[in-house]
Amino acid sequence: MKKQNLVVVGGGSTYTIGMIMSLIAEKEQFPLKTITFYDTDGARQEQIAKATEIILREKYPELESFSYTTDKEEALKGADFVFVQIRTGGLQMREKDEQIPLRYNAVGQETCGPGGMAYGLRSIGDMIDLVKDIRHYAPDAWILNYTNPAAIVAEALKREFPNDKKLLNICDMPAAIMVSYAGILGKDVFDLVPEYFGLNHFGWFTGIYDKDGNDHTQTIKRAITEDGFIPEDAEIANDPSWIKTFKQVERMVNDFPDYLPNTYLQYYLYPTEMVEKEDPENTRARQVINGRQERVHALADQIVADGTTANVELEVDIHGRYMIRVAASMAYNNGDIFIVMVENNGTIANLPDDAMVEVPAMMTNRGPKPFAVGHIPTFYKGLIEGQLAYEQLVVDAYFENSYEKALQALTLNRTVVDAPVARQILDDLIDANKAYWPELHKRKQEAVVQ
Ligand SMILES: NC(=O)c1ccc[n+]([C@@H]2O[C@H](COP(=O)([O-])OP(=O)(O)OC[C@H]3O[C@@H](n4cnc5c(N)ncnc54)[C@H](O)[C@@H]3O)[C@@H](O)[C@H]2O)c1
Ligand SMILES: O=P(O)(O)OC[C@H]1O[C@H](O[C@H]2[C@H](O)[C@@H](O)[C@@H](O)O[C@@H]2CO)[C@H](O)[C@@H](O)[C@@H]1O
Ligand SMILES: [Mn+2]
Repeated sequence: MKKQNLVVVGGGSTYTIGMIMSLIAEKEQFPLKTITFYDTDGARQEQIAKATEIILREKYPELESFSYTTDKEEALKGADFVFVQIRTGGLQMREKDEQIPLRYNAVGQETCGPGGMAYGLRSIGDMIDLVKDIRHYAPDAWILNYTNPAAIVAEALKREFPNDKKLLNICDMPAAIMVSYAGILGKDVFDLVPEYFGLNHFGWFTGIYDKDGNDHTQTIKRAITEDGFIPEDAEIANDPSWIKTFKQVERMVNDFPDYLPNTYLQYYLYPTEMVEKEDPENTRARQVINGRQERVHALADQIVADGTTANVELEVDIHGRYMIRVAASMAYNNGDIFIVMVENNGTIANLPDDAMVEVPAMMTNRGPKPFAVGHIPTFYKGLIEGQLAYEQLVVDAYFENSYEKALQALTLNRTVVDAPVARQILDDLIDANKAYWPELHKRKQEAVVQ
């Protein structure tokens, strides 16, 4: 097996140490020659990289080299795979994305509703620049992007790089949900085969099978409605916010029993209640700053202070393992089936060809080969079409510098609906995002012809 040269863009991310542990756990499936971190924030990256050096020295001695840099050329030259996990504006801006809509009783969330639009309009420019740079220095590298909001980023990258066949957008949420299904069934998550359709953070499992073809869908539905549903992946199993989110799955299955929902649908199906439950002073961003970020930084500092990992507990989670299994399937043409984002082109028969949809695909060295979903029922089609139009309008707003398109996007989103509210939220978001967003222009009023 050829050993891969991997670059992680966003080396300072709170997910990096988990990713490193996953690379160690998956070294047989995805053997590496080199790992390089790249980040625009040298100090943030260094804190994580210093600990990573020690982890790798102890647990991946066969790795030829590990390095970290803020120089794009140095990082990217010779890359076979580039994993992209950046957050333009940082968790500080995520907090604003979540707080501003709440002022107007609209959902405040990282990737859903107005917060997702704000984050999208920040991410697109940086992502386009990055992909251009990657293609300049590593024209043949596979790019695995999971920078959020992945749906909006995927739509923008498809428009900017229509012929790039080695650019893949992925999300770990379906896999994290499948870890809980695997728990119910007493199986390994990678032994399950999903049937699924939708958009990123907006989809449904229509079936869960094992590799022998046995159908476990009804067993899972029954278990969820009778016993409830809990997160089981190590990273989120004990997190009160994720426990509440997984509990909502039981309710969604009771309300809409056709399929098994992605957890993110709670924001679109129960927006009023989601707002009522929020404390603007302690939204998810604040919880992550005081929780995951603090925990990861303390862990890194302890490893560096001790000069060893002997005194810390390091866990492998589905986030890293999923990205790595997808990468391995493309590197070695394994043909494994994973849920990823692809351009529709008939996969979901009654949705537009140009939609970026999230569906199961066989992952090959020629990229994802999605399986036909067929026609989807009216309720799901209607929900998806509204959300898809919102996502496309956000990307239109970016490329056309259009205030109206952004206003249309928010008005269309199920978490907002009311046009005057959409306008107030948009104006506040513009104010908060001056350093990041493209300028959005209002169209000059044309003279009314009598
Ligand atoms: N798709 C998914 O399912 C999924 C799952 C988990 C995390 N994520 C995403 O991963 C990203 C990282 O999340 P986090 O909470 O660890 O954020 P973070 O802020 O801790 O890490 C992001 C890192 O990227 C760096 N960065 C920012 N802009 C950059 C640029 N232009 N070039 C290079 N580096 C840059 C930052 O300095 C930071 O170190 C986010 O976009 C998050 O939404 C996606
Ligand atoms: O609120 P956060 O920052 O904790 O989570 C936001 C992200 O949530 C999903 O990722 C989960 C993932 O599903 C799970 O396996 C584990 O690794 O935790 C992650 C969150 O901590 C979602 O898919 C991402 O897009 C979100 O960014
Ligand atoms: Mn996701």
